[in-house]
Amino acid sequence: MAGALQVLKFRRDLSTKIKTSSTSIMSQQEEAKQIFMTGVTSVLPPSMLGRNLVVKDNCGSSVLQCGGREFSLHKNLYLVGFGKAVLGMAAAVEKIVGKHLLQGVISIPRGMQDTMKHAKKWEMLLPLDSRIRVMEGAEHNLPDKAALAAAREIKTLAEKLSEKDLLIVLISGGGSALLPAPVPPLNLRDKQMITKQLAEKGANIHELNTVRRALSQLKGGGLARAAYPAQVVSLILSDVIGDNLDIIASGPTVFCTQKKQECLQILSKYSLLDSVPKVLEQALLNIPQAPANNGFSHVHNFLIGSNLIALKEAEKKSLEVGYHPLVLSTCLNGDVKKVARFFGLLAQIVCAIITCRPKEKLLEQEILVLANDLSIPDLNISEKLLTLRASGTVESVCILCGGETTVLVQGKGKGGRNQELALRVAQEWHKSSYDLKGCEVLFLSGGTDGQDGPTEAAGGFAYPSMVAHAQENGLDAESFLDHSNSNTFLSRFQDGRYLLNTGLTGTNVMDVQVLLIRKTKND
Ligand SMILES: Nc1ncnc2c1ncn2[C@@H]1O[C@H](COP(=O)(O)OP(=O)(O)OP(=O)(O)O)[C@@H](O)[C@H]1O
Ligand SMILES: O=C(O)[C@H](O)CO
Repeated sequence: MAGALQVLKFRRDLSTKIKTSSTSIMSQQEEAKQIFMTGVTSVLPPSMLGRNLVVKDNCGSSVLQCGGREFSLHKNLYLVGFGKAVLGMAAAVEKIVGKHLLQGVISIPRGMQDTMKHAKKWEMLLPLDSRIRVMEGAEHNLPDKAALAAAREIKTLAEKLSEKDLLIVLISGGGSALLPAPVPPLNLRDKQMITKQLAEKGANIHELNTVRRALSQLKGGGLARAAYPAQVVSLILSDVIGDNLDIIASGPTVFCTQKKQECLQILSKYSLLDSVPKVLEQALLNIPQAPANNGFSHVHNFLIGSNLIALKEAEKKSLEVGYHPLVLSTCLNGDVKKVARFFGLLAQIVCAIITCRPKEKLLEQEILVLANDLSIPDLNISEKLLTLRASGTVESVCILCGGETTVLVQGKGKGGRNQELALRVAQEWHKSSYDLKGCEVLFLSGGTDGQDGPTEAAGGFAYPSMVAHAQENGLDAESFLDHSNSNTFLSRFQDGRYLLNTGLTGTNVMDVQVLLIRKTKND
């Protein structure tokens, strides 16, 4: 009888423990999502443009204020734009400048307006009486005839402007494919072929866009030259690591030199010099000579949205919900498996610090080697851990990171780099002998555009016993990962509770990771 009572008590205790732990996972999940969404909201078009663009009307004269400068408005304002987030950016600008805008053309991905209508994102759409013409193209992020037509319209508009005019240029990720203007005698097909070959050989976005810049009439400062002598105010949303303005959408308003040599070096690095179209050499000779830098004094480039801006807002939110924030890096990149190990280790190191366990010397060494291996430039991990250790009283930590990992897709599964990273972090905690005792830990990885790879989800969540819980339900994380099938795993596990669903957001500043570690209350 006593034995039976004991078993009953054990079961009751166990079920209370599981309930408590699942309640704490859910509350951390909610906190992580709030922190992530605060970051995303700060780089949505209405907030970004609201912060950066102001019109002051005073006694019949009006000025546009932007980046600490003023531009006078007198029936002289035009707008062009290209990129995945440009529809919402154009809508926000038109709301701010109103009747001052005379004419505009934007080039955006095919289907974007319908997508925004279905998502009921009315603030991302232009009004029916808008002065901005919308042209859709570049299906699957590849330059096509529709994008070529849009690029021509944009060029024509820019070229007709005089020194009295002011041209606002809206730029966001995806802009390269939406603004093709091949240098003759290259044609669109040649351009498509070169871009595709480079991408397939594994060229990174810096290399890809260096070549694109060299082969385009509008990229690499070409659009700013076309608009000369009009004043150009370029408002840029960064989707690249490092926020280099000459790389984002291949820098159509950014001064750039040395095109030919760099382009040849990259093609040679990927052994493509012999397989690219023969007309390429001729095109390289036809590249317009860049004027001296002061030839760009009519251009004002402003970075108005970036991963860092999102992380800074997320940082404020994490403080508000009771965490000590640590912004680690906006340049997180590299193989998703190594990045997963990095977050796995970090959770344990931080957990040891906040529960006052002895220093995890070996793990700290390993994480330094990993960070070095991943060559993340702005990651000063030793110093950050030292500060955390020195603070002594911290019991809840929120680590924030941003960037873009690389996934080697294998098999025919459905997934994205954020869902894959979340599942791999969970797998790390499961398979290795991690000691997270005394801590509640939750990880989130999400794409700020709201779409992770070719899936409906924005990303995923992970917690330490997730893989064990899934196993109890017959789901083996490892075999899903072997087939790049993270989305299917997360959809099946607990009815998709650990998928991050936001819907399309209308912005894109790469991916964001949130790692929450807090000391368990009753420990
Ligand atoms: N089954 C899969 N599992 C994991 N990752 C995948 C899978 N299929 C595609 N991906 C990844 O998804 C990415 C492409 O998706 P997505 O369009 O969101 O990224 P992107 O090209 O960086 O565009 P954006 O900047 O708009 O996010 C690629 O990095 C690819 O490796
Ligand atoms: O359009 C592009 O070139 C990429 O999205 C990087 O900005």
